[in-house]
Amino acid sequence: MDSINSKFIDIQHAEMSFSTKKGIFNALTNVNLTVSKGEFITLIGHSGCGKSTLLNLIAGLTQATGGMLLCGNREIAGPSPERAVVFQNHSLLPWLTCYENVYLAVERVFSATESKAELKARTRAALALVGLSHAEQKRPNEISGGMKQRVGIARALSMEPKVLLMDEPFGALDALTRAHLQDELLKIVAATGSTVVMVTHDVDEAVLLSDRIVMLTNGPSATIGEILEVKLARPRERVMLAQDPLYSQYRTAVLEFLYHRQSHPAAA
Ligand SMILES: Nc1ncnc2c1ncn2[C@@H]1O[C@H](COP(=O)(O)OP(=O)(O)OP(=O)(O)O)[C@@H](O)[C@H]1O
Repeated sequence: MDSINSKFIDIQHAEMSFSTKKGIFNALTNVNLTVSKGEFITLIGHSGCGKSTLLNLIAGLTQATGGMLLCGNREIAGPSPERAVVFQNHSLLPWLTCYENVYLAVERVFSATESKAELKARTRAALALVGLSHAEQKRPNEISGGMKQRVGIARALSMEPKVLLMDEPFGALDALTRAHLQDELLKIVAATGSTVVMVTHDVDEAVLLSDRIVMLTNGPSATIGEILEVKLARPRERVMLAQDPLYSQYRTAVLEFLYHRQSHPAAA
């Protein structure tokens, strides 16, 4: 793999401090991470360690106070449809239908170069990818939480982002819906070859989805404590994996990091 693709996202010595009433709060320090094109990375760590802060830096929603962040060899200077974000709370516009919510994003990215018919086709294709063609004309208050998240994912994917950034996208969902969406995400990512960076609290979710699990130390001044490479073959199937000793080993390694080496700040 050439160096642009193997360092598709390239984070070097990233620092993030916030000015607070009590003074400067250093959230992240010396974060170094490269992500290859097509790789699925999860960020895991205790609450408040800095996972969202790091994701927001990659999204360009906030600017690092030190170090360098590149995507595709270009400095990340602000938000861009190249790096689409899916948040925990779907963030759909309630007065628009599912179709219109996705169309808005498609229009923003492709209207300068494509016809209306092409924009419509893109919108339909994105909704079909997440299995929501039947709900195109529904408004967010008429569909379930899992469906709303799927619209959020469709909206992000419809922009053909180079990177899909997800901040606990399934965190607010019940366990079964969550499992179903994880399976769907695995299929979508296999079909689209997307590069994904996802924040999660869920160890099983991290092992199931990731090529590498990036474990953050507790804050303040959090950094990457360890990176675990997950060498489970794809496609992955949750019921088979549950009996796979390698799966249990990975799971134990993450739990060991979180509960022995980085015990929760409140428990320390
Ligand atoms: N805008 C801000 N101003 C001041 N402090 C902030 C700001 N944003 C985040 N922080 C602090 O930075 C630290 C990291 O926050 P962050 O939201 O990134 O953690 P997290 O790991 O995503 O947490 P959780 O898992 O609970 O969502 C926390 O101590 C938080 O209070």
